[in-house]
Amino acid sequence: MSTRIAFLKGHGTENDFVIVPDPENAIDLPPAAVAALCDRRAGIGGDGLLHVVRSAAHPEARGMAAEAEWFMDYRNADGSIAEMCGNGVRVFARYLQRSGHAGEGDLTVATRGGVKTVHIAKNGDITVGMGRALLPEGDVTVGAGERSWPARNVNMGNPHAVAFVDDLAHAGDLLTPPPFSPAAAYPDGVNVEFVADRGPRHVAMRVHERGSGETRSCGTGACAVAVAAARRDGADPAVTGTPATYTVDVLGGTLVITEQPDGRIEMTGPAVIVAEGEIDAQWLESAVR
Ligand SMILES: N[C@@H](CCC[C@H](N)C(=O)O)C(=O)O
Repeated sequence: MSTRIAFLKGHGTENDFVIVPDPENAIDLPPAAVAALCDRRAGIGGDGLLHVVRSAAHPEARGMAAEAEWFMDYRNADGSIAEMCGNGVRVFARYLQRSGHAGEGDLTVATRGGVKTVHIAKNGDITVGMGRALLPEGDVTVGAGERSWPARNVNMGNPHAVAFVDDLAHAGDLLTPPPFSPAAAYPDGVNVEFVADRGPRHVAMRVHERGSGETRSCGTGACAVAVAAARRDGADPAVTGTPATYTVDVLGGTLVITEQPDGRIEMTGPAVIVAEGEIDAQWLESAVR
């Protein structure tokens, strides 16, 4: 392996990522290496890592290679694997644009949650076709401190529990994963969103992400929140026959989410590359040992 590994750093509404371009899938990135890179003191720092691989070169993405040239091999900050990352896929597309692999307009990106369509607009914002939400039946409860709330179970490829609260401060410091029940609702853990109203079809959220802790934004979480809010508000597009658009404020900015009557969800927001550099491969090896 070369002694230096290229990386970039980027964010979408301040959900930040270490980006590791590796077209031929030649770099070994075990969970401990990802956790070391995402460490904010001893590493580069990030809520997650975007491993940029050609679909044809990755065993999990080969079947999508005819539809999407590039695979977003997404990892959480603790090194765990997740099915999908909504902010990550916008930042991934921005990287492809910056590196000349994509231009303005439409492209497709393979993810563990399937192939996503992405539109890079002239104004700089990026829109992602996030697919459809699944709404598993059953009551779910989430807690924080002394309080607990009923939550909506929404699956955006990855699992979410959405709780409407009077005040976002009631979620507390979110230093540990919010407890939830029943345990069987989320056998692989869950991302928990706490949501407060800001106006008509306008909400604000905080999130505790599985594998990353509290982050300043979560794209799949914002989609889950918009879906849950539309059901709560009697604005389910499948019932009304009209699209429902929600503005979702996150700690790091704003995302706009539209759900169509056929269930397709689109998310629009910014994506920024802030730096690029080289990782010392020897350091990375020693961090893994
Ligand atoms: N921040 C992401 C979601 C990342 C994955 C999540 N932590 C999980 O484990 O499901 C987003 O923007 O969607």
